[in-house]
Amino acid sequence: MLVKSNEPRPPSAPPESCIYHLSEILLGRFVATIRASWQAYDFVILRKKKKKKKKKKKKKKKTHNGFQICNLFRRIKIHTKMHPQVERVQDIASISKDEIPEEFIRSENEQQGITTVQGKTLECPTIDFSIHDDVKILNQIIEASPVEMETTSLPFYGNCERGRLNYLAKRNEPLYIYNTSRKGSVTIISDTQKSKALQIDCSLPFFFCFFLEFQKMGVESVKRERESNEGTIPAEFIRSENEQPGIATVHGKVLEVPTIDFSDPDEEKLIVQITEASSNWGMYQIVNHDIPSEVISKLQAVGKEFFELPQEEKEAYAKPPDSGSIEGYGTKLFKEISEGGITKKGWVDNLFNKIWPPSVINYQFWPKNPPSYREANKEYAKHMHKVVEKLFRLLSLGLGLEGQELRKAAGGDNLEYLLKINYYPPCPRPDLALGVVAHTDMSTVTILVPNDVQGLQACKDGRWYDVKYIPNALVIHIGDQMEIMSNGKYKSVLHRTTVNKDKTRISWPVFLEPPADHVVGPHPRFVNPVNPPKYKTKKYGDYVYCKINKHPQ
Ligand SMILES: O=C(O)CCC(=O)C(=O)O
Ligand SMILES: [Fe+2]
Repeated sequence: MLVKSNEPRPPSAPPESCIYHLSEILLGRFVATIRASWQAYDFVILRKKKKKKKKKKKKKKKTHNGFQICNLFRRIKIHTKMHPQVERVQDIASISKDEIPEEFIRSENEQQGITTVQGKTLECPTIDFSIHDDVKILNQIIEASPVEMETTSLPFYGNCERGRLNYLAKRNEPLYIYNTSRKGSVTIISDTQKSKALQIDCSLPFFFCFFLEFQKMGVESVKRERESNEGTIPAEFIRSENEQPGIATVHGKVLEVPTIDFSDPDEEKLIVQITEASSNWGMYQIVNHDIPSEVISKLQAVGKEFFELPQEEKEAYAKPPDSGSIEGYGTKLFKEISEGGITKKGWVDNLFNKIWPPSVINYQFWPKNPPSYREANKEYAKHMHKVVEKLFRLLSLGLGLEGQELRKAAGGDNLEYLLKINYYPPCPRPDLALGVVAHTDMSTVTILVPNDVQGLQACKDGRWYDVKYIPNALVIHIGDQMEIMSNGKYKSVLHRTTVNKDKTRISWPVFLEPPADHVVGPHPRFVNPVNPPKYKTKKYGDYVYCKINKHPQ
């Protein structure tokens, strides 16, 4: 119950001991010295009410200034060059002196103006960060933090919503510990520009203090997340229960999707196998496909090497904002969904490169390091080309079409091969996270090679099964465009990926995609009065836009 300061306090009001209790539990020994008095408590409440009125006035002003705000955003975009993936607060600050965009306005119980105890400064410990003894520094940090020990080796508590606790203490790198966990917020940031000074802010829960949000630096990377975060994962990676692999997987059963010997000289038999697998499973594995194992190994080696480069080097290939293309490092294909205020993420980093036809290649996104990256990818594309031709031919013949028809319907020689590298670092809680969430591919067909770490799952009759790893096999996924072209005869497969506690999984899917302005729809041969079209006919680019943005098709 809240009490106005000018009214006599009722006997049942929380006594002084209650505040004491709060401090003890929430603030710990470090902040115990600033135990707030009951009067201070009242003061905070009063300020809060006053502010409410002010805010109403402000809101009016904002509508009035709507045009300026729009302009502000436009200008911010132009200014965001250094880290193309990140909107930098620095830019916003330099443009606007007295307005801030709405997404920076905190809820009332977080606003500094309301929740700061005025006129009192906290005497926090000073830690000498220049000493070359990380353990000592860490101990001092722990000592200084208002703590309850959690399961992690670092202390934290509190009551804010998101979860992470990181310790990055490599020399010559900014050290920052940030924790905006489900339970609390201890934020420790060192500012490299101001060299040795280590600023410590203990952000306390509820409305006693202000929060400092964690710092985002460069392109978000799951790999970096994992390196700095042992034994726990941030809340945005924790899937809802019905998705969690620990709960939703059929354990002890590996799904034996059909394995097809591509070198079988009996073409009739091959056609039947491909047609059945594409209609009943939407996923199968091709062996003896004629792509030399050295070509695949080379592709895998250079991709792995790239992902093991320092973050800054990888970020040189980041997708520029508003480029309208998916190509580059660190980009996500699908909009991340927001659940309970938390934007959910997959435990995976990506690199996208178009590798075929030569006319669509954007070398600006092809890593220069390792030096053989380009050659390895080109070689793979060249061999892949033959597999694609044969596969499309068999798929066409299986539906009673001429051998070239499906390929032609998908863009013919302009059919694009988009290579994606999925890099799934080890995950401390593989039971809670997913790599790529459940989806069907938008492509016509996807041809994938994984490394030897288990992770691909397919959905069969509503249940999730691991797909057996076969060395050197090509995993074929029937994608949405193939389902559309065949008017539903071939089925695009629902699949997802899990992650591993100890091992890094990497996969190399190649999405065979029509050009963006190519129109795709059910093939006229499969449409008649008895079988009306089950799908819309539309440009592939429009299909992609709707799917990525989760709009109806
Ligand atoms: O990593 C895998 O095995 C599958 C990845 C996938 O489905 C995708 O990137 O679309
Ligand atoms: Fe996929």
